[in-house]
Amino acid sequence: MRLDVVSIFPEYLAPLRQSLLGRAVADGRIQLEVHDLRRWATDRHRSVDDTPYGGGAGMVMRPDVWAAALDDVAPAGATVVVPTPAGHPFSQATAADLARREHLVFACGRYEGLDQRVVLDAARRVEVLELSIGDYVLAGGEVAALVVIEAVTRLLPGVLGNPESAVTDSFGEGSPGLLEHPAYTRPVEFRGLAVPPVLLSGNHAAIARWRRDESLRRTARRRPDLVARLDPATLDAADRAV
Ligand SMILES: NC(=S)c1ccno1
Repeated sequence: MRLDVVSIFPEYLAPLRQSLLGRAVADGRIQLEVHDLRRWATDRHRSVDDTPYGGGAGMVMRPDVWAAALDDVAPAGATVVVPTPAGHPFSQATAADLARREHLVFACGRYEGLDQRVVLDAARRVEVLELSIGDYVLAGGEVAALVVIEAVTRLLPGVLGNPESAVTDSFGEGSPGLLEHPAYTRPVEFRGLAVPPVLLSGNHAAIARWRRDESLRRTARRRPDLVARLDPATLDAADRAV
């Protein structure tokens, strides 16, 4: 997979060269390039924004600068991702879908966002996805791009230390639509708090049942919206008894 990120704060994307993803970039399994949007600015002040038509607070990012950047960075076949609070909700399913792409280009806006014609123009030749990582507003798209990139690249073969995690994590393939069960490690007692005895039993069937029950309980308590979306066909009698 190739990743390109365009931003007026390229240094914001430095975390992409750390940890597991950084190792995949260093050994060439993932190609990563971060671009300073001001490279495509045309005036001596290297302006990238202007006042909004129709008035209102804030500034809008200029279409000429962004279009020139995407013309260079997003060739045919690329998928352009524009993080925005007005985007389609980003989910684990979206991450799995994006993980099958060959080339992702992240357009990180600032201020009041990109002139909409940047999206409309790019969509004439490449796939453009406006995505939101949540119902809140950030100072720009960079942090959201980091979130999406991590969620996507951890699904790529050879990037995660333990590929099983991609299955057992919350929202993973192994437990679609359920939150992950609680996890424990040594010591067996910590500050008066004990590890649930079933986890020490060696009874793998009982452990699997406990974990499934805990996932169902946690999801019911914290995310009743997810419970409402569960496919009843995926619930067995023991699930229904939780
Ligand atoms: N919620 C998202 S994705 C966002 C981007 C910029 N500000 O908020």
